[in-house]
Amino acid sequence: MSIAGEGCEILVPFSERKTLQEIERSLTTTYKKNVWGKFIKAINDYNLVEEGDKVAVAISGGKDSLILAKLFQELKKHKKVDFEVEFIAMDPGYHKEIRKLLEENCKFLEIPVKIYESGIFNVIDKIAQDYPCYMCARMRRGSLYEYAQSLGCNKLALGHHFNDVIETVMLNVIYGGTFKSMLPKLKAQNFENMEIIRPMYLIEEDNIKNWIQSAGIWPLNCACMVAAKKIGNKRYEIRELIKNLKAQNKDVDKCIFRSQENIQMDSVVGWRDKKGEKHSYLDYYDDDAMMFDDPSDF
Ligand SMILES: Nc1ncnc2c1ncn2[C@@H]1O[C@H](COP(=O)(O)OP(=O)(O)OP(=O)(O)O)[C@@H](O)[C@H]1O
Repeated sequence: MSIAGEGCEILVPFSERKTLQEIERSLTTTYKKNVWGKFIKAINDYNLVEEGDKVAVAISGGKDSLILAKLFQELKKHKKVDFEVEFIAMDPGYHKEIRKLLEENCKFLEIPVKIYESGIFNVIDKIAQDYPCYMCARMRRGSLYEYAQSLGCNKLALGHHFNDVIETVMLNVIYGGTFKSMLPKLKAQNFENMEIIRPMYLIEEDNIKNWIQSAGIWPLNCACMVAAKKIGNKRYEIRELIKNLKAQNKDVDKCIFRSQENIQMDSVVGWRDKKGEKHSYLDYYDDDAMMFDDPSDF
């Protein structure tokens, strides 16, 4: 097994490492509008953190989950909502240098992380030869839920951000032939009283990159030891596509994001309901309560 695959971006710090105090302060000063403000907005708009919650912040050691952990520590200082927080990291069988980087970054950033071993890489490497990512993601999710629950948590916070959301929408349209998004909050299927939350839903990735690079921190970039060079990375392809489209229309990303909260049900040909049953607009064609609209400009 080898570390890293193609398409992994290495984020090189812009300068020497800043002090912890400077790094923490920057979240509510330099990054007040584009990071902190959007974090708070998502928490309020989607009801992500509520009184009495115990949130497990899932840390992989990458830039996204490191900033997420710092945002939660900041939120706790503000004491607007009474909640508890745990920081958890699952070691799926990382290379020892990667594990060291994760530990050192958490130590420097004063994130009291609880690291546990799952051995997932070994299992995946044996049973999912060609497409390991899907199974790995499922096993990872289950393992994190289980550990979070064992600590008495009712929510699992993940580091997905605005760009993950729009890439998911585009991936589903272009490769899945369906319109599906990533949700800001979701009930766990097999774990009672457990929800996933995505508090960075509105934060654009460039701001996260900027924060970590200005802080002078080397985050964990590509820690996968299974998929490395085995598969083409479709997400990477979509990222490039959106970047190219943005060169012609700078608001493309915002439009993709808006499309998933602004679906016009009177102009949709077919959909599946929660039970997976298919519906056609023709089934409702003579229903007076349903008026269908023609958005074409003929
Ligand atoms: N080994 C792990 N332990 C704990 N949490 C994890 C782990 N791997 C992933 N996560 C959580 O799942 C989220 C999405 O995982 P993904 O592999 O897509 O990471 P990412 O988008 O590169 O984010 P990051 O920069 O945090 O690694 C992470 O932000 C983190 O919250």
